[in-house]
Amino acid sequence: MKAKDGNGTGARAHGIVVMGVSGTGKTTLSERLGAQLDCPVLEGDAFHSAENVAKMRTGHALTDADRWPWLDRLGAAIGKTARNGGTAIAACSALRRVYRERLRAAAGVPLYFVFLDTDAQEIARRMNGRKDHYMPPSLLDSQLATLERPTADECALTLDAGLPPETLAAQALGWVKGA
Ligand SMILES: Nc1ncnc2c1ncn2[C@@H]1O[C@H](COP(=O)(O)OP(=O)(O)OP(=O)(O)O)[C@@H](O)[C@H]1O
Ligand SMILES: O=C(O)[C@H](O)[C@@H](O)[C@H](O)[C@H](O)CO
Repeated sequence: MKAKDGNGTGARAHGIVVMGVSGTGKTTLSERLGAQLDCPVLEGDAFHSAENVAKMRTGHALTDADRWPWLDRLGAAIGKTARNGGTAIAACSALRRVYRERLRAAAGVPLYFVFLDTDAQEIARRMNGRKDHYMPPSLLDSQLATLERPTADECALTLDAGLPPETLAAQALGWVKGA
């Protein structure tokens, strides 16, 4: 299943989802991948309802029930975008296995998950360094408690989020092209 499309990442429409808890660098890596592959990038944060954003802004963690419609919307958009152009990149926390399964079902195209993992201290440092984001650092503990790291059967690559973005992009692209 390795035939190539225009940008060399596979014959069939597919999505690359950069996942991980808030502040690990999903948006940063997604934008870099989108620029390198010359393909569209979907920002998962933009698919949240106003109610979800208000909840997080006021320091309340989302529940599964809050997340299902968001995952369905984002997954459908990944599928639609990929079917138009071959590859779609998305930044999405996708913290639990069932969330990743939900995204796959809604997308209807194969999804490659790139999981950004690093220690809580570094994530807190990054979250505290942002001044213009709705997500308060106080929600980091609940993000980490909800996280289910992807397992070997999930078509997922775990990367050390402490590495520079250009190294992460090279590792992610090398994996997707060879998968
Ligand atoms: N590889 C990296 N090395 C050092 N700093 C990084 C790296 N990637 C991102 N950052 C910085 O960390 C902060 C969080 O990055 P970013 O917004 O991309 O994370 P995110 O996972 O998309 O966050 P959220 O899910 O909360 O939107 C930003 O200030 C960004 O510049
Ligand atoms: O599932 C979740 O709890 C949410 O998607 C959060 O992770 C944030 O939306 C995102 O990371 C922005 O900080």
